[in-house]
Amino acid sequence: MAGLLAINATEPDVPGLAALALLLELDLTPKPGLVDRANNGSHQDMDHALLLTSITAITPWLTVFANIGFEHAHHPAAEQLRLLRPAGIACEQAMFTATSGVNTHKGGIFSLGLLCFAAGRLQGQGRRVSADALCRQVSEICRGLVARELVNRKTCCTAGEQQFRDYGLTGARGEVESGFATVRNRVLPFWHLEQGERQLQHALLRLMASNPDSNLVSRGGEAGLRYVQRYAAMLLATGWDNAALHQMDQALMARRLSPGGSADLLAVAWVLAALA
Ligand SMILES: CC(C)(COP(=O)(O)OP(=O)(O)OC[C@H]1O[C@@H](n2cnc3c(N)ncnc32)[C@H](O[C@H]2O[C@H](COP(=O)(O)OP(=O)(O)OP(=O)(O)O)[C@@H](O)[C@H]2O)[C@@H]1O)[C@@H](O)C(=O)NCCC(=O)NCCS
Ligand SMILES: Nc1ncnc2[nH]cnc12
Repeated sequence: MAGLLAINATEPDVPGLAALALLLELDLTPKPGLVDRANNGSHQDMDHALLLTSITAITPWLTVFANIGFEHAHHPAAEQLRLLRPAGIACEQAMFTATSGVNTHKGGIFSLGLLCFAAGRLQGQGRRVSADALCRQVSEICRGLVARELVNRKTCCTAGEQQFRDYGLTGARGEVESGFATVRNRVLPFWHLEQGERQLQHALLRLMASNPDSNLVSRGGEAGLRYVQRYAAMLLATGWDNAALHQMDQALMARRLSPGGSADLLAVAWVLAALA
């Protein structure tokens, strides 16, 4: 399967960009509530080494997702998620095996996996792989996902499913069905206002200020989500530096709040910014 994706030097290597984005997100420091080079954030069950192990396990699958998209490029978009899901679940299993059962990147696999799949699909259709084209493709592939998987659901076991029922929040599913609208509208237009680590920290603050992160809700309820959104918005309004981010890190750790969904979308934002 690995040889399927024609090595087209003019087309970007989205799986490679996605793997790099996961590493850059992990190493960004300080990163309020999240695992970074300095501490484990609000997590008892994961650290820098475990997340690195998780990224190593996930990385080969990113190319698999792109190859599946390439192989089925001429099948209707509505059929694609069904084709992709088994590989996505297999990748989740590889992550859980590598982490001894800790959920490190379930959301990251979902969002970045769809981006890689969409890149392969565009390449198979002979179309240019741009940030806009990728987001439109992901939205097309995921059309109806929220209605199919969250509305009128009888059983509900995951955080995302619970929160749709309790608060109407659509989580990762809503974000991909919108074609990463939070990233496109709240982050990318401001990407070049900062450089280096500040560019990623600025993007993360913008995500935390607006992303309805299901991890924050599952850990701290709607009050927890609002607390982080308001705190991030205040820093964006008044200005921030590493000392302010370190203080926010301490505040989130004291409340056991972790914006894991925003960490995933930060990696998505970096990939899309690299292609814009
Ligand atoms: C489609 C699914 C992936 C949906 O799963 P679920 O029903 O659980 O839905 P969500 O809760 O909405 O999202 C799951 C993860 O996505 C991240 N996330 C949360 N909010 C958003 C958002 N608004 N936009 C985008 N992404 C979002 C988040 O993942 C990150 O956090 C996790 C680590 O944090 P932690 O708090 O430690 O999480 P837990 O361990 O669960 O809590 P504790 O026990 O520690 O307290 C980590 O996953 C990060 O990535 C959400 O957790 C799924 O149902 C599915 O179908 N999967 C199959 C795969 C597939 O279909 N793939 C296709 C493409 S390859
Ligand atoms: N750096 C990080 N810390 C905690 N959870 C995460 N999920 C994705 N990246 C993460």
